[in-house]
Amino acid sequence: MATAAATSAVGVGTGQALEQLEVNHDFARSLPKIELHAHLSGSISRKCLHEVWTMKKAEDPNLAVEDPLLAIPPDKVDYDLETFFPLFSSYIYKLCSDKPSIIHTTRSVLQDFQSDNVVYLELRTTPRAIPDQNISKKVYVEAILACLTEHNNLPTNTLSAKLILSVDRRNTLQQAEEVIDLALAYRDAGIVGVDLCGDPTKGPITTFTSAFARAKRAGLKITLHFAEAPTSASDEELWELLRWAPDRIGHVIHVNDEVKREIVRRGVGVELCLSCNVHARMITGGFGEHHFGWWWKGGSVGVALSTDDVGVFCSPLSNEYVLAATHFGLSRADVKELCLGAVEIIFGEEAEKERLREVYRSWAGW
Ligand SMILES: CNc1ncnc2c1ncn2[C@@H]1O[C@H](COP(=O)(O)O)[C@@H](O)[C@H]1O
Repeated sequence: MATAAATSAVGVGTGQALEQLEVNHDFARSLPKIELHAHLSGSISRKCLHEVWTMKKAEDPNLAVEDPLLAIPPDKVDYDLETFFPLFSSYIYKLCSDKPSIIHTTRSVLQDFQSDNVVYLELRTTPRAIPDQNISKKVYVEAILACLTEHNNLPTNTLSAKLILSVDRRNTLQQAEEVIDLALAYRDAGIVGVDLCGDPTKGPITTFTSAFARAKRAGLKITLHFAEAPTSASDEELWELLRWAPDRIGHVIHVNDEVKREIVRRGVGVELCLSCNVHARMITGGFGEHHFGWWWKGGSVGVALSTDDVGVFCSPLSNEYVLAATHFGLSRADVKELCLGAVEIIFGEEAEKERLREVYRSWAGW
């Protein structure tokens, strides 16, 4: 294995081999990055939520929603799965509750990824109706897509953003079918796939088998939250999810050797979220014990380091690269290999893949 990130700093352009150059924060920040597992509502920074709260409070002094800076204190990242999921329905959705707040927060999320030098983003969100605002799920999806298009069309932006629509494990089959319908209807407007997410204690996932089969038949790409918690990692559930023929899977924590072998045999891409898994105590141990180590060297499948919910866990993608490098001894050459592997598992088209390969080939920062 190449030189660990913690070794002494050596600069770019010193003529040293890629293996010997350090993966530090400056390098990771300027590295063009690919983000494939980011939930829109979980990616909103506390600062941005605070802005929304301030605007709403000015409009309505009786607003019965606590200031985000108090409700989600700035340094708090230790949300476990029991405290994490209620954060959305009982808090964040109360702030992102109308068109202006949805547009403001989506723009802010895109800007945050752009500022961290993410060059390709597949953002995901669960279509959400807000009847008292006349917002249907269709209107919600259109509003998000409009923000993505606006961002992508600005020539100074280097980030290209696509959308994945999520089915929540709490959904009914009919609600899941609605998500698939929307994904198909807005395919040409930037939707590249569908996801299964939500509280892993909810189920059963067989409710959605026919909906995901239809998505697959129609050519939509599929990503699934996979073995995220012991309750969602029975053999029965994992083999059922694999029968849906996912193109990628996320988290991939509680998997036995047989399932791992099958994932590798099929070449399913994995989306790994170090900070989320450590802070939410979804794995035993710290960063050094994260299964990234296994997938990176033992997996031979594309691995996309991802943030999951940067608004909650507060670790931008550049920091995830530093963490991976620090705890698993990645050199700059390893990071290049990792990035090129992520290119191959994006849901975007071949032309987008070629653009990204070229970005990495020609990047002067190696
Ligand atoms: C531990 N990580 C996770 N595991 C599973 N589902 C997650 C998640 N993080 C976020 N979500 C899902 O994303 C929704 C919020 O974003 P959107 O409103 O869709 O943009 C949450 O309600 C949850 O269902």
